[in-house]
Amino acid sequence: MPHSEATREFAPETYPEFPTGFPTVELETISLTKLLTDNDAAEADRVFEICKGRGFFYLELPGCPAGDIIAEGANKVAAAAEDVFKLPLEEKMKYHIQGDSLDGYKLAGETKTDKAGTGDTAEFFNLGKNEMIVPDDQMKKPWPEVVKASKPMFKEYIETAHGVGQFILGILAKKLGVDPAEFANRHRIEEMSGDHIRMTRGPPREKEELPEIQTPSHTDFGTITLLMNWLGGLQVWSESARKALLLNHEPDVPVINLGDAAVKFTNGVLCAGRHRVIPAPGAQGKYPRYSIVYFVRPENQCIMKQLRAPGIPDGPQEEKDINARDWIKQQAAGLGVQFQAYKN
Ligand SMILES: O=C(O)CCC(=O)C(=O)O
Ligand SMILES: [Fe+2]
Repeated sequence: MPHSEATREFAPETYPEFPTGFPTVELETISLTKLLTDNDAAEADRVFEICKGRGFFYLELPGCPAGDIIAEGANKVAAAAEDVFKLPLEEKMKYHIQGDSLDGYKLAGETKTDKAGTGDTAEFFNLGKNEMIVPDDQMKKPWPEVVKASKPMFKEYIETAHGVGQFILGILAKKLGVDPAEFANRHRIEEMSGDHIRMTRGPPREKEELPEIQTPSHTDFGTITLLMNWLGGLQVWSESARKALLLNHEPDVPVINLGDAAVKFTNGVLCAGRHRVIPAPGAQGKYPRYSIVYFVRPENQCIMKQLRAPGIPDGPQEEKDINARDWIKQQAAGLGVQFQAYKN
């Protein structure tokens, strides 16, 4: 059952503004309407340039139906996330992420953030795309009642976020001289893939000094990610500063970033930015931090090879074929060794 308004902890209307006084990384803003509705060539050029560089940008949503669905949908998904995270631990543990599955619950502390073994502080609940978009009788896994009750809403959010991701990949394909169908056919929504909505909750900040690692340094494994959060705390790697810096956070504006699969398909032409999450800085840090992420990933059976195209330099032939499912597992297994590269 939804909780009464008074007890809601996901309450974006009450959050203070992102504080001044912290060094930040400025991201460029791309208009979804210019891309989707106006077919704006200059905006498409900017997307390509950004994706060859930092690989992170803000996506301005208002002005088109897909933008409205993402803006409203992310708020609804976060409200549902609160209902999920408020379930008793014993109930959440019934859905604990197990084996090869990405679906379900991850406890805070399960991921190590440094060599000393310090645990992360974020709880996740992952909602697999292939579970949420199929009729109830085709679902393969058990889900909490609060998830089942909101399934049509999750489905709409998934379809829209996936469509926006596909559209941006189509723009990048054209710029690279790749037939857009080559990208589209590696990310068909109805095919099995590791795509999911990740609902995240991080506790309030304990100390004033940064960081307190909520989610350790990583690049996303998939192709493209759409990320919504309402409080600061996302840090991206700044090459010039040689450390991770906070984004100049803007509420209600999602961040788009590329992942490792986009780098692989383009032999390094496109870039996946490294990032991590800390509790929000300053007065924002008093609030638990929710984020709603949608990961567009290659289909499980997709062979992870670079595409051959005029805009992609030829690398050596891959020694053996590996499909996306195994490749992502391999990327995940390598995560631990990257922490040393991080300073706050
Ligand atoms: O919570 C955030 O703002 C980012 C989360 C993230 O990077 C991830 O889940 O991959
Ligand atoms: Fe990420």
